[in-house]
Amino acid sequence: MKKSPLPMVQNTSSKDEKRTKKETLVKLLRWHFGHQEFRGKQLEAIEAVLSGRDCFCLMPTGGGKSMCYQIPALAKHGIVLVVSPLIALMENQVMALKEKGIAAEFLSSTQTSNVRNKIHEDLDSGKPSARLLYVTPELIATPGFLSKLTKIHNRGLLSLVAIDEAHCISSWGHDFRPSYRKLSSLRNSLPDVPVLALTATAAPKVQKDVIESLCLQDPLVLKSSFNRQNIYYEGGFCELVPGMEIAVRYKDLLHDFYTDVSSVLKSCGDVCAIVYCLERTTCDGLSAHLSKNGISSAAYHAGLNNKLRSSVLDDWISSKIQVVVATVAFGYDLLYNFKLS
Ligand SMILES: Nc1ncnc2c1ncn2[C@@H]1O[C@H](COP(=O)(O)OP(=O)(O)OP(=O)(O)O)[C@@H](O)[C@H]1O
Repeated sequence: MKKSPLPMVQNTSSKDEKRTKKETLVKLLRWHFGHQEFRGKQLEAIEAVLSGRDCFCLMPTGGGKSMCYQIPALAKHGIVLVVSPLIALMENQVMALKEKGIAAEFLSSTQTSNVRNKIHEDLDSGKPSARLLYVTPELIATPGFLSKLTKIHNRGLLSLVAIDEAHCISSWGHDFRPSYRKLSSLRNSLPDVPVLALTATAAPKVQKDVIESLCLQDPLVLKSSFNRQNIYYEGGFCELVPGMEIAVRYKDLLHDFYTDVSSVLKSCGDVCAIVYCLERTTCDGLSAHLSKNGISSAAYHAGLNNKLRSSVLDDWISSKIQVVVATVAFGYDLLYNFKLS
C-alpha cells in the first residue's frame, strides 16, 4: 500500500522550528517504519545531513545505520544516492522499502536492460519518483554514470550521498575494495551535496582514512556505544549467567579451553554454533576435540579447498553438523561468495 507523503522538513533555524523539525522526523520514523523513537546517534546524523553537513557515523552492526539516510530521503525533496558494496544487500533494502511504499531502486548488472532503462528514464525525467537510489562503487566509477549524477544534481535533485560500509575505502580496513577509493570523484563532481559515511569498523586509522579519502569537510563525527547489554564479561571461570545470552571469559584463566568450549556447547543443548578462532591449527584441533566428545563439528578456514568449504557450509546450514570452528574466512565466504550474493 502506498502511503500519502508526510510534510517535508523546512530549512529553518529557531529553537521552536528545531523542535518542529525533530517532531516531523519522529513522525516520519513512526509512520513509515513503525519505530517509536530514534536510537543512539540516528537523529544527530539525520539532522546533520539535512542541514547540509558531512557526517561520519560509526555504529555497531545492526545499530540502525540505514535509517540515517532513509529518513532524510523522506524528509527532503530529491534523491538520496546510496553506495553499497553488495548487490544482495541493495536488493534486500530496496525490496523492504518498496514493501513500505517507499520509492527506492537499485542499479546493477544483474538486472535486465528493460528494468535498467526504466530506472534511467525515471532519473532523466525532471521529476524522478525514486527517493533512494542504491548503486555499487563500480558504477559510480564509470564516467557515464557520474555525468548522469551531475545532471541530476544540476537540476537540484540530489539531496545526499550515503556511503554504506565506508570502511571498504580503507586499505587498513578488513574489507578493502579498490573501487571504493574512486568515490572521491563524487566530492569533485558534486561539491555541495552532503556526504554521509557509515561503518561499524571502529579503528581510528580506518576512520581517518575514510574521512580523508572521501574528502569530507568538517564532518560531524558520531560514535555510538558498542557496549551490548546482552554480553557479560566474567572475571574467571564460571557458568553462563542465567538470562545473559553471551558470556565472555578470559582464555588464559581457563585450565583447558578445549574442554571448556566443549562443556559450554553441551550445556547449551542442541543449538547450532560458530566458534571463531584466530588460527587454522586451532580450528582443526578444537573441531577434532569436539567431534571426539560427541559434538558434531567441522573446521572451516582458508586452508581448505573451495569444495570442502562449501560442503561444510551446506552441512552447517542444513543442521547436519552442529558446530563450525572457523577463522573469519567463514563470515566472509558466507556473505560474499556462497549464500547471499
Ligand atoms: N530507531 C529504531 N528503533 C527501533 N528499531 C530500529 C530503529 N532504527 C533501526 N531499527 C531496526 O534495527 C535493525 C537494524 O537496522 P539496520 O539494518 O539499519 O542496521 P545497520 O546498522 O545498517 O546494520 P549492518 O551493520 O548489519 O548493516 C532493523 O531491523 C531496523 O528496522
